Amino acid sequence: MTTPDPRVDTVQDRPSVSIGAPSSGWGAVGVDTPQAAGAPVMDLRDVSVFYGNYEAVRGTSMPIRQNQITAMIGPSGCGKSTILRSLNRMNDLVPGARVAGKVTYHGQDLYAKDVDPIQVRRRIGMVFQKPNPFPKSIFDNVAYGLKINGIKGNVHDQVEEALTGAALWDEVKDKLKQSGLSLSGGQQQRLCIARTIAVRPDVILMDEPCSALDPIATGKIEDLMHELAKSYTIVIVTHNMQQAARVSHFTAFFTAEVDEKQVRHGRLVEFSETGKLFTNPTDKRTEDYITGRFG
Ligand SMILES: Nc1ncnc2c1ncn2[C@@H]1O[C@H](COP(=O)(O)OP(=O)(O)OP(=O)(O)O)[C@@H](O)[C@H]1O
Repeated sequence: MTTPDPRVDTVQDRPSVSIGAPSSGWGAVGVDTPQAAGAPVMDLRDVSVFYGNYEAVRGTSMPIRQNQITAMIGPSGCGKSTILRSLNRMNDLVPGARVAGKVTYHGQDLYAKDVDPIQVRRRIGMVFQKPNPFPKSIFDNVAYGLKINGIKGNVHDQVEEALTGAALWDEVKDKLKQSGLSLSGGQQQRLCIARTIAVRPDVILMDEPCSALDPIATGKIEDLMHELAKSYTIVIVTHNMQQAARVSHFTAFFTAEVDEKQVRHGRLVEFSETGKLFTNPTDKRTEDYITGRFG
């Protein structure tokens, strides 16, 4: 991609709802600091992730750029989800998991002792593979996050704004009291996206968000991702190479390599602009994967 992408905008487009961020400490990081689109929001330096003694992913270095969609692709078990979870400290919740190397967010060490993982997960939200609405009303699914995060303001307006931002408002505005579980799979996933954006994250991590959806629902989420990238930075793990090619600006290709002790470790093979990675990859392993010769 050599010409500016019209989809890419700056954080000036960020919705204006106040999130009541603390004036100091982790919660204040980067919130009111508009940067040029494409500047790195996060950076991984030589990141390895262990489950107990097993080094699942080894030595990953890559930037996550502002208002860009970064896709992570590669064969099963190469560590895409593991790296994704290291970006908002979700691995902290896995017993025995440990992250080595450095993950920075707006230049700050995400794993520093004084960093609150709860604040991290508010700034860096996550959407999971399987839509997981709470067994609550559509309205409460979105309002709940506002409440537990102590976000002030008109709850109804903020719920409407989040549902509109997730391209769901028109479909649910007349049934806000119905259970979130009564929606279709694609609507449930958009409800989960609404729930995520309601608390004004900076970065949204998506772990195969369309794998449980049909092609029409998938198309809607992909369109939505383009819209969301105007206001948020997005990282998506996908098994679907066409999806990575369609939605992302940058792509990271991972594979699993077997070491001298016959142990498999995930490795980042190539990171580049999506257009380049899919048309002119630098590494033979990337070329073999995207042309279907392995994986
Ligand atoms: N909680 C865990 N405990 C132990 N090992 C784990 C855990 N989660 C993942 N692993 C291992 O880490 C490696 C990377 O797994 P991960 O799920 O990150 O890969 P992936 O590329 O996302 O795979 P897939 O595309 O199949 O979802 C695998 O060998 C997996 O078995």
